Amino acid sequence: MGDVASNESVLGRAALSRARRVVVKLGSALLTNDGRGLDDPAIGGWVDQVAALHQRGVEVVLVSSGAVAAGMVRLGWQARPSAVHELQAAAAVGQNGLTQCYEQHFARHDMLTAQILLTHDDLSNRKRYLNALSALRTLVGMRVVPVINENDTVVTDEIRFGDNDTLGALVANLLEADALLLLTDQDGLFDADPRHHPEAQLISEGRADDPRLAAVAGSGGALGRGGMTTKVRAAQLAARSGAVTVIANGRQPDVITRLMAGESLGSLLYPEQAPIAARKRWLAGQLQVRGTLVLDPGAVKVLRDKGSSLLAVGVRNVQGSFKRGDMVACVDEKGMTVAKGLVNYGADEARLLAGQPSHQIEAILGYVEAHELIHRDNLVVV
Ligand SMILES: Nc1ncnc2c1ncn2[C@@H]1O[C@H](COP(=O)(O)OP(=O)(O)O)[C@@H](O)[C@H]1O
Ligand SMILES: N[C@@H](CCC(=O)OP(=O)(O)O)C(=O)O
Repeated sequence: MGDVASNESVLGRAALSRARRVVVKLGSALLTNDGRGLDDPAIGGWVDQVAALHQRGVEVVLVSSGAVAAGMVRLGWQARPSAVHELQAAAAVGQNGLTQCYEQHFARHDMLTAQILLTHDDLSNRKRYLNALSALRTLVGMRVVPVINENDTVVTDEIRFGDNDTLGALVANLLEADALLLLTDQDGLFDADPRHHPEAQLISEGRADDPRLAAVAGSGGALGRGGMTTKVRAAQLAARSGAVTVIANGRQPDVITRLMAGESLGSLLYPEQAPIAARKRWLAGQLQVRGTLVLDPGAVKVLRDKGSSLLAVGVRNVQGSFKRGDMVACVDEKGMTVAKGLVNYGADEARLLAGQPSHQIEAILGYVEAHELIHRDNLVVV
């Protein structure tokens, strides 16, 4: 379905072999040994592959489901409960087992993991978005593997629908990952649900926003429930920031390694636009501008010529009232817009910091949220 056309070289399988940052999502249907609890040896196998990628310098962030299913086994429950509070209880019990399991396997490779529990709301709230971003960036920079799941204790919709695919895509947007791998219990997206239609054909490639893909995607099985509907939607979300998505069978031997070598497995859903253009458009379209930073000529030059982060020292004047995480415009002294970006400090703090070197931030504010006023990854030069 769909043709790969001219996007193939930039956004197709070859993009995976060049990827530097990848989000790997392991679904409930895959992780839990048909409902018999966490499949520990299989998790060990995925961890080995992630460790090998890590060794090659690829940054990997895991999004792992399985808390509810693992908790059900620990609590001796035979069937997935339908009451939300019981699902939440099972998730809370199971999340411990999940964390332990990853920690033990990564420890075999002398690698540290970090548990991060997020909700979709965390990623749409500007301040918490930036907080999550800086924590994740710091972890990845320290070569720690974040293992993310939904914070099931405080959500109801997500746990009812069993959808970590969306979370995987939002994390791919957040980190501007090159690829999102959705590993599940089927070989990929078929033209009909293969559980009910054994003759269904695998769709090996398509454009993420092709409406025909959404039309063939159905819901999931008893454990994970988002099915292919949420996976195709996740691919569309991931495409906003230029990431390619692959839906593949986690049970295939060495699946992560082979996908990352560019092998044609599963269903590849690629974005319409090349990554850089897609990311800039995504960031630029994010929000209304809430304030203005007037830059000195030196800052204008480094932003334009080098794509550097904006430091407080290059800011002459701060206008408007904005909060940390809001979008602000950066203008030159004639008022021409130079860039737009997500600001790390609110307007009051930014006024205190304007013109000051970064090493003074702690002395001025009593804390350091970030060394730059706007990080270059959150800045679009216009
Ligand atoms: N067109 C389709 N192609 C493949 N699988 C489909 C399709 N439509 C529905 N499904 C179902 O989606 C399930 C995978 O989704 P889900 O159970 O939510 O997995 P996970 O827990 O890995 O997210 C498959 O087992 C399959 O029954
Ligand atoms: N967050 C929950 C449910 C998430 C879930 O099952 O999602 P999915 O793997 O996309 O079907 C858990 O860890 O069990």
